Amino acid sequence: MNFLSLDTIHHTYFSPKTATNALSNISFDVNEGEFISFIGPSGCGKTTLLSIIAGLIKPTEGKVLLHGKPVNSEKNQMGYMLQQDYLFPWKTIEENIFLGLKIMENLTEEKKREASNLLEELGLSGVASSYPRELSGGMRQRVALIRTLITEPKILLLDEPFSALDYQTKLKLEDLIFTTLKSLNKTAVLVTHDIGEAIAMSDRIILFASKPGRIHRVFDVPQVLKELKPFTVRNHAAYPPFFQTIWKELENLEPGNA
Ligand SMILES: Nc1ncnc2c1ncn2[C@@H]1O[C@H](COP(=O)(O)OP(=O)(O)OP(=O)(O)O)[C@@H](O)[C@H]1O
Repeated sequence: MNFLSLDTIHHTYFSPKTATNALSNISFDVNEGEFISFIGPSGCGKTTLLSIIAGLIKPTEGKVLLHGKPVNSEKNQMGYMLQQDYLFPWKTIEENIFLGLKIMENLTEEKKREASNLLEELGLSGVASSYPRELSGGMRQRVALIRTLITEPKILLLDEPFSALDYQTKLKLEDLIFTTLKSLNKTAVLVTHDIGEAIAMSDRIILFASKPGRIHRVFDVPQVLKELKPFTVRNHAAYPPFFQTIWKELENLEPGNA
């Protein structure tokens, strides 16, 4: 049985005067532990599809199945990481990390140990009692990752989580997040506008076309690149030709070139 299955998803946004056909005929499967990226022109439905996978939007047609059963947004199966970290400024880092667990009444000693290990692994030991304003953007995104991972989501949904960061921080964070997710065998779906980031982090890249949003092409990242950490991927000889192939396809899809 497939881990995650999207079966013939269609989605239309209805308003009193208009109907926007946001997604049409989307089907694909994701294996456990796989890292998938969505790329495509603005408005091709990437965020809509991520919200559908999360169970936050019910598609007009089609199904999203996790282990063969419909996704349930109330069961905490999905963890979200967004462009903004959404940490509560009046709570300490530790309080922010434990917020979800407290709500779920699942804050155990084991969870506290796990949080402290993750803080250390992600280079944040010593900040547990600090407030978000005392941390850099990259540090806050790492805290947001821990807060998401600690609730043990089955799938991590990453909506442009690095786009508000400076380039150097972004590259470092890609490596850290990649290593952490691989060590936990976490399944992840990333929305990004950055082809390099998609290549560096993914096993598979889904390129969407717009109007209506649909799958244009699926790229398997070459095995030799999949075995490397994101930072090193960009230095490998197989990277530039693969980048060019995706770039050309994407360029043909941008408005004005269609
Ligand atoms: N709540 C909504 N109501 C009506 N139309 C919407 C709504 N949200 C998105 N849309 C429309 O659906 C289409 C897909 O939007 P979506 O935000 O999913 O695309 P995207 O690929 O994530 O875009 P971007 O790359 O610019 O973030 C667009 O035409 C958008 O205008």
